[in-house]
Amino acid sequence: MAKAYDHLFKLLLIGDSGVGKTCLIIRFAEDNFNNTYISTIGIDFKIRTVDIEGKKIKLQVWDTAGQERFKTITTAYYRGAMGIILVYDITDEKSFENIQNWMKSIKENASAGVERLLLGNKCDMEAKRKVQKEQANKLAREHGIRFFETSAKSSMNVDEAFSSLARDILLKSGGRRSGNSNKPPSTDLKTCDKKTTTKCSLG
Ligand SMILES: Nc1nc2c(ncn2[C@@H]2O[C@H](COP(=O)(O)OP(=O)(O)OP(=O)(O)O)[C@@H](O)[C@H]2O)c(=O)[nH]1
Repeated sequence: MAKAYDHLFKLLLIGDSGVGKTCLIIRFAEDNFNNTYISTIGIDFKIRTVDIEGKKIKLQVWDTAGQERFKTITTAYYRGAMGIILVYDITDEKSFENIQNWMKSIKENASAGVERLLLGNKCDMEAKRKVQKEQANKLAREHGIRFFETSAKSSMNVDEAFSSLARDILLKSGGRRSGNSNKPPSTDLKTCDKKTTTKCSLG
């Protein structure tokens, strides 16, 4: 039987407890949202296949528990991820400050060359905003990664964020494809870590 997809990309969401990681995944995979908060225990995943650059990309999106007590379990999953999404809550300054620690955790536990993406979630709660967009833009620039403000509640930028990460992984691994792509490398590929070469295993 023919494969239902061209590539399988494993993505991982990390960030403080309560920032909305589970909700972002549910919005992306099932187009649903629930206000009830049930903290993730350990790790879980959902799947959605998207079309990017004419390729069917199956995204296996892993959800990690933000609570410190699950750290040993969750960091064990970093290594298999081709893309890691760092999430903070725009209404919670501490969750933004902690992004530096999550970055450190990626450095210590993930594969070299993993694609990263920064998300400021709950942007529907403008009245309670504590983290300015410019602060996050600056942080993202410092790390050479892309940044989006999202809302799992309103669905703002959710598809765009996941697709953008998938596209970056696809482009970065372009050299390992069949070679029939006539697309030049994107000039705004800010997510490439210049020091490392990617080791994505596709399919
Ligand atoms: N207003 C608003 N609320 C949100 C949004 N995303 C999530 N929430 C709420 O924030 C709470 C926490 O969401 P979760 O997705 O469970 O958070 P989490 O990051 O997975 O938390 P852990 O599993 O503990 O790591 C829930 O009450 C959600 O309804 C959003 O975009 N806007």
